Parts: sequence; structure tokens; C-alpha cells
Amino acid sequence: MTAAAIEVRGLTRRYRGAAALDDVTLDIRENAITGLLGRNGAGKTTLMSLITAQDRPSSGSISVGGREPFEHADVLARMCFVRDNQRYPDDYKLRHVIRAASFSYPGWSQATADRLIAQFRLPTKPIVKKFSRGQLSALGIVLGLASRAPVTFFDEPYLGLDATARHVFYDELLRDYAEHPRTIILSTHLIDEMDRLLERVVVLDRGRVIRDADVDELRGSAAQLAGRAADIEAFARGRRILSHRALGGLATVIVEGRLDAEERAEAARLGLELSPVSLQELVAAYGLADGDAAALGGSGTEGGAETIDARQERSLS
Ligand SMILES: Nc1ncnc2c1ncn2[C@@H]1O[C@H](COP(=O)(O)OP(=O)(O)OP(=O)(O)O)[C@@H](O)[C@H]1O
Repeated sequence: MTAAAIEVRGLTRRYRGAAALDDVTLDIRENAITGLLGRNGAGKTTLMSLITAQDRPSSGSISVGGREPFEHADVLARMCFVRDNQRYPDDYKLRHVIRAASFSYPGWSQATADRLIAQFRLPTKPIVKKFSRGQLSALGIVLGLASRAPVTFFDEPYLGLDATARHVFYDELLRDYAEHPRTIILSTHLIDEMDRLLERVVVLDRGRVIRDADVDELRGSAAQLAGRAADIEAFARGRRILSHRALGGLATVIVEGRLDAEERAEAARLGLELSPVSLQELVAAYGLADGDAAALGGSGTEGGAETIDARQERSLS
């Protein structure tokens, strides 16, 4: 059994009657990097805000390291939440923010902070209020990594960062995590760019967890095939289709499950092109994209997927 750093049970958060989180039960693995994925409004920020006690649930419970975080300073001191709309006192310059953070986090690494400030080229003279969007994100990343908090949340930490700065973040995150393993949860829409960082993914949709898996397990859980539409239909018949796109006489499908040698041979015989599925494509295929997979939703199958047979039956009715 792998230990859970965070245990969430039946967590619901309603805003004026609408559920931003709806009865979420989830374990977040200790000392792993977990990606929190899902479309806009799926509930990612809400979940992180509740775990870090910046908001209160309508119902349900949260435990971090076996204890309820709300009003427990020692539990809260073990967590760092880097959010995109972090505010700082009006007159604070970089050094004031860094000094305040160094007092707040027991594991603070000044060497990490100094190195990252140099790499992100953060300015020392202006007040932080005058920082650009990207500089504010970079500052959040400095605080998140230098905090060495046992549980660290990054909520879309890349907003406004240029490509070089984003790669500084990815490399430094991996480096620091390798040297100081800890529990890191990050929400992102840049799945392709960040998938090498992630060991686990939790996919939220409309306030519910629709996927909670190891990235490797998820990657191996589907295959993509392209070829003549008729051959694709023949091959995919009876299988669970996660995504289906057709253009003229050609089609591409993502089918759930690993293909065995016989199935691969069958695909080759039909002249179908078999390719791995990226994490981004998979997450989209599991009912989160605006494309076909989402349009197929509502058939009673999880995540908007269904079989070609079911689709045909539906289109005939
Ligand atoms: N303070 C609030 N008052 C009312 N509704 C809220 C509040 N905070 C969040 N919501 C609603 O809860 C839902 C979930 O929002 P949340 O910010 O958690 O989504 P998200 O997955 O982080 O989205 P994004 O990817 O766009 O950042 C949304 O429908 C949002 O409008």
C-alpha cells in the first residue's frame, strides 16, 4: 500500500446552490507529483483551497498527514499553496516577500530561492505590485519550491511565463523534488508540456473525480488507430471508443485497452496506423474535450465514451 498524504472524503462545496465540488473522495499519494486536470470550472482551485483551509466545505472531511487542517497551524505550516491571484502588501519588494516566506516555512531553502530568483531574472527594485504577470508567476514558483513544504500546491503556476521560464520551472521542480521528495499537486492545462513531471493524475469534471491513476497506467490504457473509416469501424466494433474523428473516408479513434499481439496483427492487416496516445489526448478523450468524445457523453457510460455499436444504435433511433 502506498501512503496517502491527503485524504478527502465526501467533499462537497456549493456556491449558491451550485456544486463546485460534488462528493469527492480521493487519496493523494505521499511523495509523488500529482497533476490536477480538468476543464475550466471543473473544481481544481476549489479542491486546493479547501485542502489548504482557505475555504470551508459544505460537507465532507479532509485530512492531511492524518489531521484536519482547518485551524491547526502545525498542519497548515506543512503546506504551501501557490495560487495565481496571490496578493502581497502594497509596499513589499522582492526581499520583503522572500523574508516573510523564510519565516513562514520551517523547511525554507534560501539557496533555492536565490538560484531561482537569478534564473527568472526577478527585479529587486520595484514593489511587487508592479511586477508583470509572468514575474508574479515566477515569484510564486520561487516561494513554492524554496518553501520545501511537505505538501505543495501549484495552481496553474505558468500564467504569463515565457517558454524559457516555464522550462526553468519544470527542470527546477524535478531537480528539487529528486533531492527532497515531497507531495506536490499541480493544476495545469498544459498537459503535453508538463506530462513528464507527473506521476499521478486526478481528472476532475463538473466537480467530480472521473479519473485517478498512475500516468503510466493511463498511457497504456488506450491506443490510437487511424485509417479508412470502414476499416476503423470494423476494427473498433464492440470496443469502448474514447474518441472518434472522421474526415472524408478517413477516421481516427482512440480505443480503450491494451492491444494484444493478435489485435495488432489485425490492425496491420487492415492497414491501420497504430500510435501511442498522449496524456493530453487521453484526458481530452475521457470526456473533457469539446470534440467528439464529449459530444458522445450522456449515454450512461463513464466519461463520455461508448462503443461504436452503441453509437450506431443511438444514431439509428
Ligand atoms: N467564490 C465563488 N463563488 C461562486 N462560484 C464559485 C466561487 N469559486 C468557484 N466558483 C465556481 O465553482 C466552479 C469551480 O471553480 P474552480 O475555480 O474550482 O474551477 P477550476 O477547475 O480551478 O477552473 P480553471 O481551470 O478555469 O481555473 C466554477 O463553476 C466556478 O464558477
